[in-house]
Amino acid sequence: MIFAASFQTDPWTLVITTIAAYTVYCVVEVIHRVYFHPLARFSGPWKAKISEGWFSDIAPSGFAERTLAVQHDRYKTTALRVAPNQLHITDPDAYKVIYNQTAPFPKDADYYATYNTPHSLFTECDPVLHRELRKRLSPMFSRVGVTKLEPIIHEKLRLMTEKITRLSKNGPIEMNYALRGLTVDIISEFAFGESRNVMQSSETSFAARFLSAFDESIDLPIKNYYGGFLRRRLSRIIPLSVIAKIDPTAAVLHEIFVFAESCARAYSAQAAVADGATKHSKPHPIVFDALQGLPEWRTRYESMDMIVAGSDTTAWTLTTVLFHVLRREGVKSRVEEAAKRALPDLNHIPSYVELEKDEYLFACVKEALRLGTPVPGVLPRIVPSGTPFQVEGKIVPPGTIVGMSAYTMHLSTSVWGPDASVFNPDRWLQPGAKDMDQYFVPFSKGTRSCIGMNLAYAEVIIVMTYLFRMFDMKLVSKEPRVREMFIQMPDLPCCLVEFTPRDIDA
Ligand code: HEM
Repeated sequence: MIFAASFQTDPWTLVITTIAAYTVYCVVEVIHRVYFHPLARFSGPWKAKISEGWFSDIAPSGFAERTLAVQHDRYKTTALRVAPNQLHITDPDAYKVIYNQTAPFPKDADYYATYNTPHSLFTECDPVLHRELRKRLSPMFSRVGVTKLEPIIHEKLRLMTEKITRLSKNGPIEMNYALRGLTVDIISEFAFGESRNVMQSSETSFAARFLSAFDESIDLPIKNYYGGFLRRRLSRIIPLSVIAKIDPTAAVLHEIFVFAESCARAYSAQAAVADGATKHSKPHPIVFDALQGLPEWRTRYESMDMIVAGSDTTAWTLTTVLFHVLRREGVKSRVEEAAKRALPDLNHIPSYVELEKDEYLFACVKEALRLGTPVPGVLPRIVPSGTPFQVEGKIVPPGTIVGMSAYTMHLSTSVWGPDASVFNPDRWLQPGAKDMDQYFVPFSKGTRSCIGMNLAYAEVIIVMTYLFRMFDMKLVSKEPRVREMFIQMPDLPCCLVEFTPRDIDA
């Protein structure tokens, strides 16, 4: 009674008591996180041990993996504590445990939710639901499935090279834009049954509003995830259509959603006429075929993810091939010779299964995937309960967020030797090169590895061979600055190339 009365008469006491209690709570929490937390034995920056702020600052800042590599060196550890409950791991042998084929660590739901495509193959975190969806889609992406998509690649490639031939008279061409336009046009035709026709956006260059707008919106998921608890939650609740009204970058993503929606509707209408069967006028399968029976919103999200996952990643691999091959005269002449052998007649493009038999061409593609690492950053997973997970002899408790990156795997000198950061296709032709595949993770590994791997290989080897066969190319730009935004985002100019069409009959 007396206690209640004193609060009524003295509100300041209540305020001061609350502040004091909160301060004590914070101090106790900090002491707990630094000294008594299950991750207390792992090294890392002091700020990272007590708050998510440290990682949130570096993640969207440019190239987080490079900053993290410095910190690993500084603390001499392969398991860096980057947040109170998160480890960044660089021990190459831990990769096969985390990204495992039979019992992989589940994806971090909070992270994948920021992509705003719930229950898509990419974002689904429930292993059972993921397995069902993957089973539906896998046949399309198998080696046999991909050969059915090759006519799309050929058609778009011919459109690109016609435009290159026309534009090359005016000077060098920014190939990063050309290749991104190409891969968006291929994948949208495959995903939606309707090409986005990005390559046709401008008469005078390969620049396109779709691409520049995409550049601006690509860091949205990273900003949402690392922008603090409130932003993370709000980004999941507020529909993209609403955010698009106030944020121009979100508006672009929303535009792609609307495009996907109209394609999904057109497809459903057609499928209804055809009595639910996968009958459409396209000579190739489209992603919607495999998703029949699912609600329309799911087919839309799935196709959206295919566009995002399957365009810039492949374009960056192609850009890396051009950039590195054109910078090395010895490599360039070997690639030109190989292209001439593999593609004697430009009117008849061999299947990618045939092309990849050329060891040197295939070695160049693998080396571009290793050094270029289109998805360089950490892929966050949650340590499951059950079998204890250990790094550096220390137990990592269940529930911890752990992640590894292709960047650290691909540049590890302990794995690749002192020339790890050099473009050297010959490393793939040495005896024992097959053993290196366990550390080669551009598409990640295990059940959550990239479903589009065969399609990506097909696009890269076909386009690369065709370009080196058709043109004499000269690189006229320097190495670009690149940002890591889940994928690699280069500043322009990135890969400016002068083209001279070859006299093929010569
Ligand atoms: C060189 C090109 C490519 C690279 C390097 C690449 C890389 C990756 C990586 C690293 C992952 C795992 C992501 C994670 O765990 O968060 C992934 C997943 C995925 N990729 Fe790719 N990708 C490429 C091309 C493609 C293409 C062409 C498509 C589709 C058309 C595609 C569709 C997907 C999908 C749907 C997933 C999620 C798979 C699942 O969780 O089951 N990717 N990719």
